[in-house]
This record gives sequence, structure tokens and C-alpha cells, in this order.
Amino acid sequence: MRRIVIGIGGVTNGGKTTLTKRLVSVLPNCCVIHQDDFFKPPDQIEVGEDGFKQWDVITAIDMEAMVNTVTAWAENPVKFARSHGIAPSRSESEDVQILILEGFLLYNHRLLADMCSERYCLSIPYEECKRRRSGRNYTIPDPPGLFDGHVWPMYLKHRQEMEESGVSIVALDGLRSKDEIFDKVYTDIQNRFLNTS
Ligand SMILES: Nc1ncnc2c1ncn2[C@@H]1O[C@H](COP(=O)(O)OP(=O)(O)OP(=O)(O)O)[C@@H](O)[C@H]1O
Ligand SMILES: NC(=O)c1ccc[n+]([C@@H]2O[C@H](CO)[C@@H](O)[C@H]2O)c1
Repeated sequence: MRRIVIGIGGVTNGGKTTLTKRLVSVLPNCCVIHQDDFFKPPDQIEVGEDGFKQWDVITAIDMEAMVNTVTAWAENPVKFARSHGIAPSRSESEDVQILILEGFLLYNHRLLADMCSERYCLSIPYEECKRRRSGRNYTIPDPPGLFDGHVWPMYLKHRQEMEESGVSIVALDGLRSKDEIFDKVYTDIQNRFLNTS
């Protein structure tokens, strides 16, 4: 059985969830794990010197639990899918099993980055990111000033760290249309992993 792990990483509001949903709907035997589901509870999030809760750092996420979940999939993808209510794709054999990892800090974690067969990374410029973020409603709403005071500076810091680490990524321009981004990634995955002929 072939196991393929696709990382969909990159900046907040870059379009990761949008792309992931479309891929899951067309890829065979495809499970997804969202990094946001592993945020620690609010009372465990540190408050910085800037007065903001530090959500956009890797210690805000229970990475051990996330890695354990990815490991559970890798050990038995069929059982993992079944226990998460995902039916095997009809007309496809169970020969190929796909996992999508979706999150804003995937490639700053060595173990997680190494688990990916391919690492896509969406980026959008500051203005567009701020505009999209201001229209979002997270479970914990952004306090005034969080984007400029914490979210964007942390993004720049993590992006630099990722670049310096030398981890190889496939960059995606998040300003392109949803269709264009999906078509590129889907074609890529088909060519790289699903064309058996
Ligand atoms: N290619 C695109 N062009 C324009 N808008 C987009 C595009 N992709 C996503 N969006 C919009 O941007 C917003 C954020 O998208 P999405 O939730 O997919 O991002 P995300 O990277 O998962 O964000 P986060 O992880 O920070 O919650 C949504 O309103 C979505 O409709
Ligand atoms: N999902 C959450 O619990 C939560 C709480 C507070 C902030 N966030 C934001 O999610 C983004 C990643 O998708 C980060 O930029 C967090 O600020 C998420």
C-alpha cells in the first residue's frame, strides 16, 4: 500500500482550507488533519510582553498530539479512515492512501515537515492577508491590533526560519484564483503520485 502525505501550509488566510476541501473531494482514499484542531485551550496560551495571547507560535499547538495523530494514520490508514467516518473511495483500490496536512506552521516542525511527501506553501501579501483576516470569525476573535502586533510579525519570523532551514517547498501564489490554485496542485499530485501507467 502506498502512503502519500500532502502538506498544505502557508500564511493565515492564504487559502489553505479552501484548497484542502477541494482536494479531499476529488482525491481517492483521502483523510485530512487540520493543525488548528490541535490549538491548546486559551488558558494555556502565553501572554507576551506586547499584551497579546501568543497564538501564532508553535508552542500554542499540541504538536505531540498532532504527530501522534499523523502516526496513527501512517500505521493503518484504512482503520484511521474508517474510525473517522471516511468511506473508501469506490472504483479505487485501497492501494493508494492519501493524507492531507493543513496548517500555518507545518514546515517549522522538522518531524512533521519530514513526514510530507510534498510540501505546498501558499503566500499572499500583507494587505490582502490583513483584508481577508479582518473578515474572519475565529472561535477566539482577534483583539484590536493583533494582526499588526502579533500575527504578521510571527508569520515573517517563521517564514524566514523555514527558508533558513532549507526545507524544500512548492510555492503557491495565493492571489491566483481558487480554480487556478486547485488545478495546479491537483494536476501536480496526479502526475507525481497517481499516474501508474
Ligand atoms: N484564491 C483565493 N482568492 C481569493 N480569496 C480566497 C482564495 N482562497 C481563499 N480565499 C478566501 O480567503 C479567506 C481565507 O481562506 P481559507 O479559510 O481557505 O484560508 P486558510 O489559509 O485556511 O486560513 P486560516 O488557516 O488562517 O484560517 C476565505 O474568505 C476564502 O474564501
Ligand atoms: N482555532 C483557534 O482556536 C484559534 C484561536 C485563536 C487564533 N487562531 C488563529 O488561527 C490562525 C491559524 O489558522 C492563527 O493565525 C491564529 O491566530 C485560531
